[in-house]
Amino acid sequence: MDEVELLIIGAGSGNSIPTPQLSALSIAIVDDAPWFGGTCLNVGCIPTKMFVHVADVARSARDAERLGLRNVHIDVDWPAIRDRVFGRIDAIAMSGEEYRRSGEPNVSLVRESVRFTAPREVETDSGRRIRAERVVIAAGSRPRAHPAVPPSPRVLTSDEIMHIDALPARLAIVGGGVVAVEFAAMFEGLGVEVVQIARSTLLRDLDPELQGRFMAAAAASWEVRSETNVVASTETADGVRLELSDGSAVSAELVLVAIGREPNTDRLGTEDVGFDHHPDGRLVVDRYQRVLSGGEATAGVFALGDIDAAHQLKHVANHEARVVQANLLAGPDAPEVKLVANDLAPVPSAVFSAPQVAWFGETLATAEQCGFDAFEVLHEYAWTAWGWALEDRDSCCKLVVEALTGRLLGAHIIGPDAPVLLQPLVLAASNGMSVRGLARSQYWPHPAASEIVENALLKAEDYLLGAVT
Ligand SMILES: Cc1cc2nc3c(=O)[nH]c(=O)nc-3n(C[C@H](O)[C@H](O)[C@H](O)COP(=O)(O)OP(=O)(O)OC[C@H]3O[C@@H](n4cnc5c(N)ncnc54)[C@H](O)[C@@H]3O)c2cc1C
Ligand SMILES: NC(=O)c1ccc[n+]([C@@H]2O[C@H](COP(=O)([O-])OP(=O)(O)OC[C@H]3O[C@@H](n4cnc5c(N)ncnc54)[C@H](O)[C@@H]3O)[C@@H](O)[C@H]2O)c1
Repeated sequence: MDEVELLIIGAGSGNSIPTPQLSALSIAIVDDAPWFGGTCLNVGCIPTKMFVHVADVARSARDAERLGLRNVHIDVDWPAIRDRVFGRIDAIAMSGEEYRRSGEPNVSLVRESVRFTAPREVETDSGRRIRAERVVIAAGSRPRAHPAVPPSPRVLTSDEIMHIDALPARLAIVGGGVVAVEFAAMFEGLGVEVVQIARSTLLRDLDPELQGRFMAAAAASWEVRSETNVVASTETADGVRLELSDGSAVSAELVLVAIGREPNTDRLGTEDVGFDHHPDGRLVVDRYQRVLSGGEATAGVFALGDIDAAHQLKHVANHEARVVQANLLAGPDAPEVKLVANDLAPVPSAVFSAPQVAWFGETLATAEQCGFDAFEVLHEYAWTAWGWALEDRDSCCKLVVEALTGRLLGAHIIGPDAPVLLQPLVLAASNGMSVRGLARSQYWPHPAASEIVENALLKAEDYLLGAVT
């Protein structure tokens, strides 16, 4: 039995826990992925956005005629694009692994799968047992399998599709969520014919106005089969044929299945040792990120990231890692008053599709369902000078505001740079600021895109003053 003071399961966001501040502890990190550094670095946020940027550049070139640029021509060299992306990422992952293997005397790296045998004890696939004083469960999530579309060399998930040898002529994407729409835009931007199959609408949780605009934009760029699902799939000589529940069929050279991600709790056997779980399989944690067993904090066991979080987002995993690290530093016997609570709100989301979308908080409908007396204002990009420069017709910023206090309850942006434009609104909402005076209390560089947000805030203020209804 190996004994350590701290066991970290998962080297994604968990890998940020061992810093020099924890150098007095003996630490074991276990991870079983074929890559090092977790989902975000290797098969998630970072490579996808590197490809999305290339697709955006290609799309801009195709769109150039609209702005009076003639004869712009591009050739897509997929192997060069792919190798540039992974040339950068793989080097970072490999040096990160090397550092964890040999960089610090107090840290050891175990490259195996583990299962819990007791709340602070695990066994690896090869039978090695590790007992720890404290445990951090950061084992993330994995792509959900589709019952009617089994994996094959032509049916891939987000873990594999970025490594393909050649672009397919036609790609079918099953799913209507974030991964699906980001890959749809990415491959469409690179010239692939894309057909997306969604059992409801695309990005179904968006504000309805933005959702309508997103659906219209997507349908103008790639084929969208919504409100239908795959009921059977067959491999053909040159691809895959998908039978859909509406009676139609889709054929494609390659299929991407992107229908959500399952927390890895089943692979860890966390139910066997009595930890509490949400109905979707995530671990239940308290506000200090301590894992609960029978509703009570389990001594010395913390979780972070996709394995417990309601939002499967890297910025959420990073914040939870900071909370866990602070609570580890507080010491094994620290009383609750000495612990740091995870109480950051609201959580922003950003979708890097075409168009981009970013939002946080309530829509008008959900605000009213929560009992708020709320109103919304909308500002089109096209009403600002930057919107004229972009020749934009479809993008907007919407704010949902509490009438009594002027507090921002939600913000929803669709269009170029939506994630960046959202951030001043996240700042205001996170600090409970009223929209009253917010726009007028600072300069907004003219004619930058941020004027879209400034004008939305001015409109909300006018609404509060009764000048607009
Ligand atoms: C295609 C894609 C794009 C994304 N884009 C974004 C984005 O733009 N922005 C954003 O905020 N989020 C994005 N995400 C989500 C983001 O990647 C995740 O929320 C984040 O990486 C979760 O980090 P984590 O540390 O919880 O888990 P991970 O990084 O997945 O780390 C968990 C590790 O634990 C290991 N593990 C699991 N079980 C065991 C076991 N039994 N034994 C040993 N090791 C085990 C796994 O191998 C893995 O390496 C994206 C996700 C995907 C799939
Ligand atoms: N830009 C970003 O921040 C970003 C990018 C990619 C992924 N992510 C994170 O990764 C997570 C996973 O993304 P995702 O797109 O796989 O999941 P998702 O939860 O966003 O979407 C899942 C989609 O699959 C559909 N679906 C679920 N089960 C199905 C079934 N049996 N048959 C057909 N359709 C089914 C759902 O209706 C939904 O449209 C997201 O929750 C997101 O937080 C974030």
